[in-house]
Amino acid sequence: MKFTKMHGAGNDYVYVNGFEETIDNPEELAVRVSDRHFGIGSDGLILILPSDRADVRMRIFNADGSEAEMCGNGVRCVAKFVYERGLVRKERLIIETGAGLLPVELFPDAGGRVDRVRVGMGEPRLTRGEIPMAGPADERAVDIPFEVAGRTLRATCVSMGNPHCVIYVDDVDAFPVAELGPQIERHPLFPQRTNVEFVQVLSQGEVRQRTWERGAGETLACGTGAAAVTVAGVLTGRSGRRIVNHLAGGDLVLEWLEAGPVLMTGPATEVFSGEFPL
Ligand SMILES: N[C@H](CCC[C@H](N)C(=O)O)C(=O)O
Repeated sequence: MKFTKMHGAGNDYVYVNGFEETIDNPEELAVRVSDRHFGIGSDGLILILPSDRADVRMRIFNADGSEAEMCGNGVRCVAKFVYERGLVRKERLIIETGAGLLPVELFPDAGGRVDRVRVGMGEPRLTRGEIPMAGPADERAVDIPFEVAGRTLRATCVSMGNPHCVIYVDDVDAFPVAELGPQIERHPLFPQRTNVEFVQVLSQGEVRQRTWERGAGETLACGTGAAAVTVAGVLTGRSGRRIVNHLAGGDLVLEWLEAGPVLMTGPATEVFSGEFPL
């Protein structure tokens, strides 16, 4: 199987061109390729597929084999992949994801190379029923207290098609992400588990985020998580509608438009291509 390794701000995936390859068991393949010792090494597997509803379709599988609805860093790399290889030679395209049909804008250089992509991430879903999380289905969860590992934390929960639990901390470097991340990911509040974002506010327009991802562990960046953090900042008054999010692997620029969708602009990088035995 031919593959291409790409990353968005350090959130790295193995990409397979589904226009040329057929993958029968993506859940199992995701686990194999993601292994950083016995496989290729990645946060998961992304399939680039034909679509009868959009220019291209993306399916994303976490390193544990679970399929997710959406991947913000991944969708930027999918756009780069299809443009540079001439599969979809358009600077504005629509990508079909589990979170809906998303508009994407590319900024190719004179040589047709794409390093930066803007994604319309769609509107946040804010009710417990949509996230999903326990509690009254039509209620929001903004700065709510909850118990984990004997501590009381406060969370703001947002879905961008996939679930996010946003927690504000004073010092994101010092926070025990590896200890608390997995316990929050699997907290009984979240019937489909959740991604967890730990956020330190630097100013109204700047935050630092660390991420414990559902099905992948701590990653260097999370695009849907950064979108959820943008929304949580506005809902809690901690940051503005337009922010620069400094993640471990790079920066993302985000804006939650009054009209509803969240825009995210960030890097898309190709590392290498290769062959992997199925
Ligand atoms: N772990 C996520 C999927 C990957 C999302 C993230 N890598 C992004 O850039 O949005 C989930 O299970 O919902």
